[in-house]
Amino acid sequence: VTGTNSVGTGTGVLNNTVSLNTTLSNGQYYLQDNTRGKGIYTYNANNRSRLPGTLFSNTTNAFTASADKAAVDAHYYAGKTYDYYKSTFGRNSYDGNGTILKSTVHYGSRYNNAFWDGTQMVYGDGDGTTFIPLSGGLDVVAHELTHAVTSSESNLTYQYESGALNEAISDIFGTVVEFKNQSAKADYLVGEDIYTPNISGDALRSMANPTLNGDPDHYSNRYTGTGDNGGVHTNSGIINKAAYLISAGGTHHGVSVSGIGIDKLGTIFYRANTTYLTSSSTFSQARAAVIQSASDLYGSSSAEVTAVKNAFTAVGVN
Ligand SMILES: O=C(O)[C@H](CCc1ccccc1)CC1(C(=O)N[C@@H](Cc2c[nH]c3ccccc23)C(=O)O)CCCC1
Ligand SMILES: [Ca+2]
Ligand SMILES: [Zn+2]
Repeated sequence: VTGTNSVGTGTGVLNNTVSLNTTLSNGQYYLQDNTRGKGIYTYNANNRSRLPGTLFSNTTNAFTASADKAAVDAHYYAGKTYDYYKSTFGRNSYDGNGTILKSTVHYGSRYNNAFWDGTQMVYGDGDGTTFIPLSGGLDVVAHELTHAVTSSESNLTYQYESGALNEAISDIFGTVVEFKNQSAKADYLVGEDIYTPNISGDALRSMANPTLNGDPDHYSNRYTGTGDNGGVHTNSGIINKAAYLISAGGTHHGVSVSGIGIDKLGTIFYRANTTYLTSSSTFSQARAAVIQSASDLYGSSSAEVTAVKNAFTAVGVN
């Protein structure tokens, strides 16, 4: 909508309070943030599946009702993810052109998932047992928005090894953005804040130990079937484990890695995604791309390059 910039307040899925950039127009305050790129717009699907639905608005600029919580987090976390890419790499929105970031919440009925549909982010409410509203996880929001960045850059095909790379890149940046914004509770788990509210300590995936969720942490254990587009959410564990080792260090399959930290993990994978990876990249080609990225950034004989080489070797990717 056309209006004036405003700052409202909101309550998130986990009942945290945040300030929100909104737009005032004709006495209505909209979840439309004009301060980032060409805008961040957050919509309500009203538990149907038509997209994008209706732009959230009210007359108070206080988005504190139960039905607002998923929208508050989708809006706020999209902003934080935008900020990471802009401040770290100078990237203006997912395509570099400031394109509007659209999110829709309350998608479907008790929908236990979230996705990037090629033009926008979409979040289900969950059934309350397996999931609570999925936009309540910053790592999930950053995961979805990173699919958009990947589509604009390497455009890794969403199947088999290129698809698992696509998935791992989204898990990596979901985690990096979480460390940047929620340092006190950041982890190498994915979706922990919105998964199984009655069970603590679990998550959709673990980058530190993918096998906790039955996902492989070594190339010799990769899934070779056709399910889930050739195991994109399973074989991502191999690359996620390498990424964990690059950041945090450790010894895996007898190979030791000296970690270089979460920030450098992000800068190296960002350069790989924007400069060397292509739509058909394999795990082996990703090893070369990430080594080259680290070399470009830190030098060919740097500790960062050594960490990358050892991490990929540790997960059996050569
Ligand atoms: O972005 C993605 O990779 C996932 C998108 C899945 C999707 C793709 C196409 C149409 C609809 C949904 C969504 C997320 C995901 O990893 N989903 C996994 C795990 C999962 C979530 N809900 C599920 C329900 C049933 C089975 C698996 C799942 C999947 O879809 O496999 C990412 C972070 C959290 C949710
Ligand atoms: Ca996490
Ligand atoms: Zn994904």
